[in-house]
Amino acid sequence: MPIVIAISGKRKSGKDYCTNLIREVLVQKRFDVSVAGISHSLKMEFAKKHGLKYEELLTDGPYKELYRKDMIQWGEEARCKDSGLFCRAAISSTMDSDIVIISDCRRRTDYEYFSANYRTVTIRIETSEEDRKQRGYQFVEGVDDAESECGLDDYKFNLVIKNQSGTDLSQQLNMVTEKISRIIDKLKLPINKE
Ligand SMILES: Nc1ncnc2c1ncn2[C@@H]1O[C@H](COP(=O)(O)OP(=O)(O)OP(=O)(O)O)[C@@H](O)[C@H]1O
Ligand SMILES: C[C@@](O)(CCOP(=O)(O)O)CC(=O)O
Repeated sequence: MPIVIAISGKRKSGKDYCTNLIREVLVQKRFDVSVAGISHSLKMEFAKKHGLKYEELLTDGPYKELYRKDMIQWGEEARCKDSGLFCRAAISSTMDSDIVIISDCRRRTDYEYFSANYRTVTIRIETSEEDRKQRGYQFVEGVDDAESECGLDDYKFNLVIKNQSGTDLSQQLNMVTEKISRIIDKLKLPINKE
């Protein structure tokens, strides 16, 4: 069973950017790591239903923003029936890895699902509004003041990474890998493969 690193953060906080860096650092340390997104199966189903470009919905460009409100609404209807639906799809898309990074947790039910089923480390990516704006963020009513963006605002995260100008990302990434290494030592997992 993998250790799950469950990442959350607001739009343009750098969830994908930090996910890639964390993955690289862990891979360098010879951990077997996969990355998955809760929104991937949601976007896949939504794209099929509406004839949209799935690959484009996965990028950080403006295309997905055109459909974000509708995707949120459709996803929430599906989650009302089964809150673990997209979390299960995300983890089952990974290939038997020792560590799975989930790049886009947004809701308490996401963290509840992973914490209930896996040894989970929750990481929040925090960024000033100024930096987010420089990366293309603009406030949208019904998105940035709704559960999709605010559902984890008061959560007690295991680690917080400040991904903004003036902060040292590499030092913070070391904290993450140290924490993961400690968990692995504690669990005595047969990990750290050649
Ligand atoms: N520390 C950083 N240095 C340089 N560029 C960064 C940094 N963090 C994020 N970015 C850039 O900012 C943009 C948004 O980052 P990213 O896509 O990782 O955010 P996100 O939280 O996944 O956003 P969203 O959920 O809105 O898609 C990307 O173009 C990314 O390359
Ligand atoms: C529809 C939604 O999954 C879009 C997520 O897109 P992204 O993580 O910002 O690329 C957000 C949500 O489920 O609330």
